[in-house]
This record gives sequence, structure tokens and C-alpha cells, in this order.
Amino acid sequence: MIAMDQIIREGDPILRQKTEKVELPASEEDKETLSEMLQFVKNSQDDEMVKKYQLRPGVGLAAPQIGISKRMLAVHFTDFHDKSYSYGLFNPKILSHSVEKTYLQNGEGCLSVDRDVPGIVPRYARITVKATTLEGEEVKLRLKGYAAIVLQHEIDHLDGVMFYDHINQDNPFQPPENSTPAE
Ligand SMILES: CNC(=O)c1cccc(C)c1Nc1nc(N2CCN(c3ccccc3Cl)CC2)nc(N2CSC[C@H]2C(=O)NC)n1
Ligand code: NI
Repeated sequence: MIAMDQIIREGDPILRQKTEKVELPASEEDKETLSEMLQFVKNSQDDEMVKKYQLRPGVGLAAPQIGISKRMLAVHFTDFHDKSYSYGLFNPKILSHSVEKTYLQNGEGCLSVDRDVPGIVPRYARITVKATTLEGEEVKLRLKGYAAIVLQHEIDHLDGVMFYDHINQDNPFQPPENSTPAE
């Protein structure tokens, strides 16, 4: 079971590395790892598990955050329109995105960042992601709003990008051009 002490915190160079593509079909080892990552995200949203193991809640986790520099991530959440997502994804790739942007009005948090970093994080409002699921099927996900934000945050980790890299240093709370808050 993945616990908080296995989560790599900012400052560790692995979080700034570009990850390697996963050889497909995925090995049993890579499938086991991704399955554990998905279970961790689920556990982090379960009151009992949070209390028992002092977990920080999250809706996504990328492999570099547990010290593995591979292109795989797990997400588990319900968006603001009650649509649920639960995936382990190998080699996710953003095929296309909107010009319009969106953002979380309260900013973003990250399990690898043990501090509040205030500010608006501009994200594409709509994205199309191609990936191979934990179950081995190729999917094309058309995402918008919160789901688009979460996937961009986690895919960023696979390219060594942290959420605060996107915050406007001159005016962190200035909504980006052509944007509407995710709701
Ligand atoms: C909707 N709330 C806000 O926006 C938000 C609101 C206030 C402050 C900040 C800073 C916010 N920002 C933010 N809040 C989250 N959580 C809200 C609480 N939640 C959760 C908590 C408890 C049980 C179950 C769950 Cl589900 C877990 C997820 N998550 C992310 N991010 C950025 S994208 C990846 C994702 C992530 O998993 N980070 C660890 N940002
Ligand atoms: Ni993160």
C-alpha cells in the first residue's frame, strides 16, 4: 500500500525530469504499480483510511511522485457536474486543446507540495487525451472543466512541470485572457 512517506516532495530532481514512455503491453510490474497508485488516490478520499494512515486527499497521482520516472498516472474523482472518473493511464498524450482557458478559483494543491501556493493556475478549458488504460484498452478522453484541469495537472508531472510554474508572477490572481472559472 502506498503511504504518504513514499510521496516524493518538491526539491527532489525526479519531479523535474521528463518521464519515459511505458513499454506496451504493460508489464505485470507496471500494471501492479499503476493499480497501487489508483488505490492510493481512492484511499486518500476515504475518511477511515485518511484517519488511519494520515493521508492527504487528492484526486490524481503521477508516477514521478512515488519516485518512478515513467509516463503513467492515476485519477479518481467526481467533477462538478457529478460525472465520475476513475482511471489508471499509461502514456497519456494531449492530442488537442481549446484556446479558451479555465482555472480553479481556489488555486491548485499538489501532494508533492507541502505548502500553499496561492494564485490562479491557467489551464485549457477543454482537452482531448489519448492513453492506454490499466485494463489495456486505448481510450480517447474528451475532457472539460475540473476533469480537464486534473488531467493537465497530472500530465504536467510526467513532463517535470509543477502547477505553480503556470501562475502569473506579476499578478497571481489575474484571471487569464479568454478564461472562465471551472464550476
Ligand atoms: C476543488 N477544490 C479546490 O479547487 C480547492 C479548494 C481549496 C483550496 C485548494 C488549493 C483547492 N485546489 C485543489 N483542491 C484539490 N482537492 C480538493 C479536496 N479534495 C478532497 C478532500 C477531501 C476528501 C475528498 C477530496 Cl476529493 C481533494 C482534491 N485538488 C486540487 N488539485 C489540483 S489538480 C490535482 C488536484 C489534487 O489532487 N491535488 C492534490 N486542487
Ligand atoms: Ni501534483
